[in-house]
Amino acid sequence: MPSTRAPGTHPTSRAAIETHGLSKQFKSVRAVSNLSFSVPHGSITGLLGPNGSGKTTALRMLLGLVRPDAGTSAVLGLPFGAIADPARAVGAMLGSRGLHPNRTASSHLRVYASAIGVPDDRARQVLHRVGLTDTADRRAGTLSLGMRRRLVLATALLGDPRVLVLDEPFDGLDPAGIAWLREFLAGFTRAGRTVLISSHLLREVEPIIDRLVVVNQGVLVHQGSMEHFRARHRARLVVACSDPVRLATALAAAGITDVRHQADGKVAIAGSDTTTVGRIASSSDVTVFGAATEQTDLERVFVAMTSGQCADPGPSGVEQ
Ligand SMILES: Nc1ncnc2c1ncn2[C@@H]1O[C@H](COP(=O)(O)OP(=O)(O)OP(=O)(O)O)[C@@H](O)[C@H]1O
Repeated sequence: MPSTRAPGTHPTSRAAIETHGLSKQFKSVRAVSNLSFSVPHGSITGLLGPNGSGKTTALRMLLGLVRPDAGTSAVLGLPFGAIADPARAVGAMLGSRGLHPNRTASSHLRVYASAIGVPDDRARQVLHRVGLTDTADRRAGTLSLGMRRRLVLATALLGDPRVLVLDEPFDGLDPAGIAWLREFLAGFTRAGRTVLISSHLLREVEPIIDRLVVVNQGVLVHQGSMEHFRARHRARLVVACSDPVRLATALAAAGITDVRHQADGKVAIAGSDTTTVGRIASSSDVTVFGAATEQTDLERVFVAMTSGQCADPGPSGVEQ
């Protein structure tokens, strides 16, 4: 069986990407501070944070483009600089600046193919993979933003990498482009590969990520699975009743323990439904005046987290 391992990497490492204590200061700006996070093999992990929160700097340190003041990082078990054949290990998409405006899409790809030692035919394959076959002979300067993004993605795919690192890849894409990229990335990881994707909007990446790493002002404020994040902030049944404490006690006795007492006297209950709560209330002589289901807007939770208002990010803000 052919090896799927990129040369010079350690695919048995626990995570596809790991950073430990990464820090970077630009003059008076502390861009990244003691940042440690991990990206499991086969995951799509979102690196999320508002503008200027240090996402690009963190990715650039990971890829050996910026030297950290402190800390270490590894891709497939090795520091980026120690990977023997980096283009086969990791493909990166950090903006569209590497495109020469007068060079056609296919000649751009052939230049990069030659630089990393893959056959010219690979250029045609990756153009097809990103849906740019008909654009092969157009100059990069004449391409739309969405097409340029696809071309940069095609460049990242030339080495058939195990890991993709994408900085704000949805920026400027139209809805069709967003849907296409989401589908592409889901397919990429279905083949067991890994994606780290940065964004300042949770809703942009929420449908596809299975793990999130949230940074604010260069500092980690949360990391964990989307499953855990959704469960923590799942929809709640908000109940107005005659005796909130008695209702909470009765619910707990029935195994419903995710119950919060709100400032307005109502009780917010997760993991149950109106019928069950009504039955438990009635059997413990509590009168229910009204009940309504409240959906959680995860984007609002994320914004609160990154503006320091999150009441409940977890015990240390970190869930492994
Ligand atoms: N080369 C540099 N020289 C000086 N300051 C820099 C440099 N690169 C980044 N910074 C600063 O570091 C901070 C973090 O920037 P960074 O680009 O990493 O954030 P970001 O989260 O990627 O932001 P955005 O979402 O706007 O792209 C910002 O204050 C930025 O101005």
